[in-house]
Amino acid sequence: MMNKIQVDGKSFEIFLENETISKRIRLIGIQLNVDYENRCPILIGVLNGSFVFMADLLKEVHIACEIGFIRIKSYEGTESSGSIKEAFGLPDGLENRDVLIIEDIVDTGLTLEYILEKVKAQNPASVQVCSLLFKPMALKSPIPELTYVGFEIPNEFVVGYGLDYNDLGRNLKDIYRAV
Ligand SMILES: O=P(O)(O)OC[C@H]1O[C@H](OP(=O)(O)OP(=O)(O)O)[C@H](O)[C@@H]1O
Ligand code: HPA
Repeated sequence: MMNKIQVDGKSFEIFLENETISKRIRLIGIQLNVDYENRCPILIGVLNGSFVFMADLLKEVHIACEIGFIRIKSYEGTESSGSIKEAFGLPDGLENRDVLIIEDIVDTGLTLEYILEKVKAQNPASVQVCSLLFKPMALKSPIPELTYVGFEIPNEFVVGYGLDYNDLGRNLKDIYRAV
């Protein structure tokens, strides 16, 4: 593991080591196994960023569950465009299902707001959100459904473990922050 790295010419330093992330994910898994026992939830990952977290989290979830993915795109570089540019792939048939949205990061919360509206329109039995990272200082409006959070982090741009900077760095095992 390197302490300082460059991604697409931008400098980052180590922030959360893979082992720290794994330990936290184990605890979230335990929580989900208890909260969703006998409910067969559908876990919906928000692509692209969430795929690494989703894979590691699923290995800690031992109850019966289904999975799906939705593709959302709003960020370019380190800036939120403030609007959703694409969204497709939300599973249908969510009526009366327990839905758990899986995010890598909740930043402004605009992406989630958009997804939650689409999910709720299908009348699910319940909707909760599980995000590895959460920037409380960047959140534009409260998200009551955000029940499971791996780490609350400062309002700084992060990369690695699925998170990108200009589409690069998703393959880093650890999470780095911009310096
Ligand atoms: O709370 P917000 O400010 O809306 O930001 C969070 C969203 O931004 C990122 O996705 P992005 O749109 O960059 O797509 P990606 O997952 O393909 O990188 C991230 O994966 C979240 O989905
Ligand atoms: O800090 C971030 N890093 C990478 N992608 C993101 N999408 C929202 N916030 C971030």
